[in-house]
Amino acid sequence: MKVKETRIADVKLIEPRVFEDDRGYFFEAYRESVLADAGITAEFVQDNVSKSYKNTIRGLHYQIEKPQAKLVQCLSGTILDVAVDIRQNSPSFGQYVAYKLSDENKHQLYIPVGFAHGFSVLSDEAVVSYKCSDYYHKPGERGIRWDDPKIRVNWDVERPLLSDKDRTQPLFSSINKEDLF
Ligand SMILES: Cc1cn([C@H]2C[C@H](O)[C@@H](COP(=O)(O)OP(=O)(O)O[C@H]3O[C@@H](C)C(=O)[C@@H](O)[C@H]3O)O2)c(=O)[nH]c1=O
Repeated sequence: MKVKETRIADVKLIEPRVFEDDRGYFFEAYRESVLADAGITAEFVQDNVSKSYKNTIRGLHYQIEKPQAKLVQCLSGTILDVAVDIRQNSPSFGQYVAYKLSDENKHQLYIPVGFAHGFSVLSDEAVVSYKCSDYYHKPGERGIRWDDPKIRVNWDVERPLLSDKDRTQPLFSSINKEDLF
């Protein structure tokens, strides 16, 4: 398992070591000690799984109360996973990183607290699984518009399939300081 830096150093790309044989493959999907050596000390308390169809965009989401670090993988299909830095004192405030995660490359993205998260679905369907470092807390849920003109995420999908909630998320520039990190 390799842990690599990304353009925003606190976001890490994890590349598990995959063992293939006649039966199929095996890999360690989570190994606390390797992540800890790379500075990832989040304690995960909730695992989420979602299935989505092609062109779905889920995001951009975060919790301002009970903020969550996330460790994201795609068990089936291909997604573009996106992390937007919303830490006001960060040199990369408002910037994002995006990585393709798939059942082929088996890569994972570690997204610390202080980021908004979202993904688009590039394959016919995608099953995404992610660990969270705090529990879902509906009153603390916040979001940013997927097509925010300042953040300008290139989601690589046409005619996105969105939830009602995500269609009407606020623009980044309209979010109060208290609702960012
Ligand atoms: C996220 C979540 C949702 N739910 C419920 C609320 C709702 O009725 C239903 C669907 O929720 P949503 O529409 O918010 O699901 P979704 O749009 O997939 O939300 C997720 O998006 C990705 C990008 C994230 O980063 C996650 O943290 C989460 O915000 O599931 C839970 O019970 N627990 C949870 O942890």
